[in-house]
Amino acid sequence: MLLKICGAGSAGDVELLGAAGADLVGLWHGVPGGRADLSPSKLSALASAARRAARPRPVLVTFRRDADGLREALAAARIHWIQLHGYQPPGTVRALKDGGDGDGGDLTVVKVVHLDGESCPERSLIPAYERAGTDVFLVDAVAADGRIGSTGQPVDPGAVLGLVDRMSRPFLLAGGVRADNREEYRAVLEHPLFLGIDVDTAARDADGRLRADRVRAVSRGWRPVPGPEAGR
Ligand SMILES: O=C(O)c1ccccc1N[C@@H]1O[C@H](COP(=O)(O)O)[C@@H](O)[C@H]1O
Repeated sequence: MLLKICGAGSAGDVELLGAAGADLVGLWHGVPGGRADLSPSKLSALASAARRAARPRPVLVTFRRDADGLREALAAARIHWIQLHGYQPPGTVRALKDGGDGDGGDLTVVKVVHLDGESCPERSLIPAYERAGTDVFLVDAVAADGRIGSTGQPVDPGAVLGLVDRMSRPFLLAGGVRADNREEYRAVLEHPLFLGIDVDTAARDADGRLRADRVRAVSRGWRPVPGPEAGR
């Protein structure tokens, strides 16, 4: 099971996340007004920090939809994963995967689909996102005021299952994932396409700083140590 933590703002954050067990780190770029939106040079610096440590692998997280600009940002920072967290159309996925120079096969595209209660605006587009080359879906919540990203708001497990049953690609679960709420999602975890979790709010303290103890708690909560029977 993969553990992704979103929103590193410094090389120290990246190192802390690697040491605490995160597999992937979200680096914000093209998130207007975001508290940790990174300039191109900062994005490159944090991606380098992640490469030096071998883990976590950097993921560019963005609301942007201009594939040319995004490809430039990815190439400059040497990042091979991108999370399209806004309402980008399937055409953005296709343009990224096709790539200007045919290197899209090297890029893992994560497309976020949003759950507003039971309803998902991208639901009917899932086959089109797959045809466009989406590698991984990410199911996240929409806040009551329409905000997306870092809502801290849990998604309904039944609504998640209803959505992922339409998919043939793996998916990550997000939206208010905490150290103590794995049991509520048991059926989601058991889905054959379940790939892992993506966390922001529960990894931070009251001042919004990423905290190693919180990341470790989420990791322990969602990746329990197998009992003596496991593997027999
Ligand atoms: O974390 C953010 O501020 C953010 C900004 C822009 C796009 C995505 C963002 N985070 C994503 O939010 C969800 C989880 O949030 P939470 O655990 O419910 O707070 C996750 O997919 C992050 O990648």
